[in-house]
Amino acid sequence: MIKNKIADDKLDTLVSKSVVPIIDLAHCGKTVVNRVGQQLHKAFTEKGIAFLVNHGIADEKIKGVWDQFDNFLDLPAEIQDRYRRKNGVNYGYVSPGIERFDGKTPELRHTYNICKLDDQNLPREPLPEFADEITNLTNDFKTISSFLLKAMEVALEVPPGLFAENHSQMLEGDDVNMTTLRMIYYPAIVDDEPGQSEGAIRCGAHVDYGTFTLLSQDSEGGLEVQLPGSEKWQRVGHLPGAILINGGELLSIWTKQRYHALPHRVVIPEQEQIRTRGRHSIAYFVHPDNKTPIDPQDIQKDEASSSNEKIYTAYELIQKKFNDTYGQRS
Ligand SMILES: O=C(O)CCC(=O)C(=O)O
Ligand SMILES: [Fe+2]
Repeated sequence: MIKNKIADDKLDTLVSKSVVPIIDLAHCGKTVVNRVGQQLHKAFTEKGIAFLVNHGIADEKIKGVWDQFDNFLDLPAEIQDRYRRKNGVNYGYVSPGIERFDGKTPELRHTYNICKLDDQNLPREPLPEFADEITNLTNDFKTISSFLLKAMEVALEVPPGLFAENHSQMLEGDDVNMTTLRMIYYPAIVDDEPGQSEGAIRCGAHVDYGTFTLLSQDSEGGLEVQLPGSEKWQRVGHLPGAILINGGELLSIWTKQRYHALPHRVVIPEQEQIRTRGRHSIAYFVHPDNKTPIDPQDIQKDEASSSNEKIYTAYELIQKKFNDTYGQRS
């Protein structure tokens, strides 16, 4: 039987309302660095979010990595266990229910973090293509990020190299730089009993800690954001092929809150036909090198500000955040 009324299936999203700025990276070379920088500047100051299009990463490559992660999730638990995230490090596999963003609500997702492209972070056995495909995509994200960091230097009129040099150890390991590629799979929600998944969340409300995040999501939806000046959670929606970029907390501190760190979460979709399918995403979290002093004076001189103000390094700020918010994180 077909359904007559289709209005119920339509969702109001930021994409359907054309609220999210779209930044075209086609032909990105020296000449477009200015334009991209200006667009990114506007997006980070006004919204904290934008879509990147014509970024050069083929859809097949992203889908290939999702498939590799599915293969990993189908491995026997005793093999997955070898790659579980250990205490004190940021890389490795985390199964659903372990992470708790607000200290109590379990996250219904599988995640796999990679901070360095080596055998310790990436299994070679028993999935021979896993490491190669992920390495390839991670390097693409790194290239785009390096370009965006340059564009931000131009837009903010900071000394050339301020961002590039302070992100020079991306993917050299979480002991020197926290940049991370995260594969994510949210399993399908099958309600055995009505209301069983009430209160559960796919990914709790948070802001990312770093400079910015690049996010590729499939079409299943669920991502919601709070735009600057509003407490209202709004669905982002899906722009096929686009990579979403959102501002992180370190960048917001570095720019004295001129750039917005975007609160976001992933909810369990209301519509049964979407909820009962799994959802894939990949996030590339860009961080400065751990030793970088996050000093707003480097970005905008403020004569009135006291030189006695304590400046923390990127590493110290992240530790502070973990201790304040995730003290109970297991
Ligand atoms: O899966 C998503 O779309 C978002 C994930 C996210 O925000 C995160 O892992 O920090
Ligand atoms: Fe996030």
